[in-house]
Amino acid sequence: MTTPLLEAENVAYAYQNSPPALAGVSVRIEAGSKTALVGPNGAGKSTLLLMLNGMLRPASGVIRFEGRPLAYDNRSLRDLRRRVGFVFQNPDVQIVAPTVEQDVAFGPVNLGLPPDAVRQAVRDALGYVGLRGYEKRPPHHLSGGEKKRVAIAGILAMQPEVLVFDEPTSALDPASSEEVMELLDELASGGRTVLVSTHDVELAYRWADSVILMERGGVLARGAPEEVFSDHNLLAAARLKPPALLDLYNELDLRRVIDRGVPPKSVLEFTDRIERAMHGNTPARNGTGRIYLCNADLITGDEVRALVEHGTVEHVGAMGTRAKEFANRERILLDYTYGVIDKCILKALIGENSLIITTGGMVEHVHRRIGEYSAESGRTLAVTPVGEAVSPRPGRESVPE
Ligand SMILES: Nc1ncnc2c1ncn2[C@@H]1O[C@H](COP(=O)(O)OP(=O)(O)OP(=O)(O)O)[C@@H](O)[C@H]1O
Repeated sequence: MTTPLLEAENVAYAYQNSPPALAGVSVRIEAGSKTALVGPNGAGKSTLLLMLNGMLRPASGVIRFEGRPLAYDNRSLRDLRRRVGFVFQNPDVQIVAPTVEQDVAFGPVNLGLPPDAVRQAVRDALGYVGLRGYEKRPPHHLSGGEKKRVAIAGILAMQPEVLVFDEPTSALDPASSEEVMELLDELASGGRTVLVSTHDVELAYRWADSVILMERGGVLARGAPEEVFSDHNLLAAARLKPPALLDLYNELDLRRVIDRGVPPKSVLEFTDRIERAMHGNTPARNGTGRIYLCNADLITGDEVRALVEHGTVEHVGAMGTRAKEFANRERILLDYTYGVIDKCILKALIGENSLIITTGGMVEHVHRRIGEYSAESGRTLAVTPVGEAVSPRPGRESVPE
């Protein structure tokens, strides 16, 4: 067995004058994984997360990082917390400075980075979370979602390898939650290890590649989300409900309406499976709608508005913080801010046109993902580049027009 990046072995802990918060918990977090600690209120998720970056010390048992037990002297803890960043549930706990810029600079300054490097780290981190232009604003006057992003930027500015989020979407409205989840996806696809705690099974099912189910200070189960969340007894023991998509899929499978296979993670996968069950492998629809694609760095707001106003596109989605910033600045109303590619494919399948606005490497990602979908599903979907330089680089797999 390979050494996990982070590990808790038989860890126990009780707060003062309280019953045990953790009782013999063992978990392994693999490098590069997207792990969700799932459990009801009071299960011990936050306590475990606080242990994984050394903020709490187990009463018994051991926490290891890269195979070595944590040391709790100041220097070792500082080093650990730089490498394992922690975003608190409540951003007010984390935000300490009078302006956004100073707050995000706090970590890099404490790490002793020279002023130029601090400025660059702050700029990069604010760009990543889509808060450029907010530098001089007092964080305590921002909305909940913006504060959350300031807190995330403060951690990103220290460039940690592992990101730990305690309830990343709590107290956020659906749109802000989706933005934060997209940010977590971006961070994970950039190679970071991301660990979140949540009692939102829908979020965990859709997002995580590994789930640890907790209840009353113990681990009830761990594994792939589709396995853990298919066990109704386990979920009932944890006072949770199964994700709606998986529940529906399992019921259709029990009634033999669809063939058992890998459970679908998205509405697109699910509807494709149902369609296949009804019509066999020849798809009933061939994707007559178009997916237009533009690079926010290379297109003007007027060009995008023209596509919408002339009725060329009926739906607009933005992927990534820079694209969303562009849409915000240009007052372009977004229909989709999360799961954008899937939603545009769904629209293309019913003959409607959409536009995806994105930037940088994500342009190629869109081409690749739609190319893969076309190959897997046997449907021909067209991606139409608009604006400049949005075609895949020569030599890359292209999408049939
Ligand atoms: N500072 C504290 N002092 C005393 N008891 C605490 C403290 N923090 C947590 N606890 C207790 O420890 C247990 C585990 O709490 P913890 O916050 O780790 O659970 P959780 O799964 O993160 O819950 P939630 O989803 O509500 O955040 C609970 O019984 C809680 O009451």
